[in-house]
Amino acid sequence: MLQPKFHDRGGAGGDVRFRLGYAELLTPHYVSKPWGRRPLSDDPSGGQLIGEIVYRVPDVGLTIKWLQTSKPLSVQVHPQGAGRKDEWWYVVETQAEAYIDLGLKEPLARTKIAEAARNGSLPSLLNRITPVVGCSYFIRAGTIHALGPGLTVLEVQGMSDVTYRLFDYGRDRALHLAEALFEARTETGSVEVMPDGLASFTITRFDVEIDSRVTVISDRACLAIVSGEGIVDNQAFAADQCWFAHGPMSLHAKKQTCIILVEPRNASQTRLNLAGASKLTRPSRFA
Ligand SMILES: O=P(O)(O)OC[C@H]1O[C@@H](O)[C@@H](O)[C@@H](O)[C@@H]1O
Repeated sequence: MLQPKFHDRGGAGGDVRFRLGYAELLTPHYVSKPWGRRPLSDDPSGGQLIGEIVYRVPDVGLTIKWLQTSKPLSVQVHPQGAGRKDEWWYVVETQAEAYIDLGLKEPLARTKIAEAARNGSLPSLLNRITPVVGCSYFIRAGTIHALGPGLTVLEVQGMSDVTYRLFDYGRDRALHLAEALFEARTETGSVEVMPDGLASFTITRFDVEIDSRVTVISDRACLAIVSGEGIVDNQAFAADQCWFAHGPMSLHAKKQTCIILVEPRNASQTRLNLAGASKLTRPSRFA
């Protein structure tokens, strides 16, 4: 269990105690995927392709994943009903071949979607986006989508992790055509950054200047360190890590640092002091 820390304020007033927050480095779980890449630093997989580095944070009702791709993922749908899964992507790195297929180009009957899934033409019916580093995308439950190759993406979702595959480029993995067709949105929709009030979480991106300090005030949050390094709650942090934060606590950036702060929607959202907050970047237009 995570426990709050109490500190003796000392001084002339004697043993006045006040509560400080705490930060805890979360443990990653490495998931091998046929579309993955090797981890950049260590290799806990013994040579397998790692596609997902997963942090599950039940205390906050969130799952955070770093996705690293070398091939397209399955064309898939997440449920809108039971086990609803909305997800949010932040583009960390792109290679020349990178793309994201997001939503239908035209409204399509379920029978046509099924036919295209069976004959392999489904990717050509989706909006293809050229992702740009720093852009973010909200993938509303039920949207037909697939990440392409050459991407590192930070993904935020709730605790549900249900994926129904429509098409998998001939790979030897299960498809879930009936469930996917049932859950799929058949209309078109615009590319979204983060619609108001829909997701179970909120996102704020912070760019903290080298050698500056901010105070994390959030009551329950995750800090995904996209880049940089420094000290949080007297512990060293570095890029690619994910922390649980129970504010208030101080964060000192020793290098220019980019942090994605994720909070459950019902938390007291007082966040960091707002000095370094930047707006989420609008997605690029369809290619
Ligand atoms: O079914 P595959 O292709 O392995 O992809 C599954 C992955 O898809 C991504 O778009 C995300 O939704 C991940 O959370 C999910 O684990």
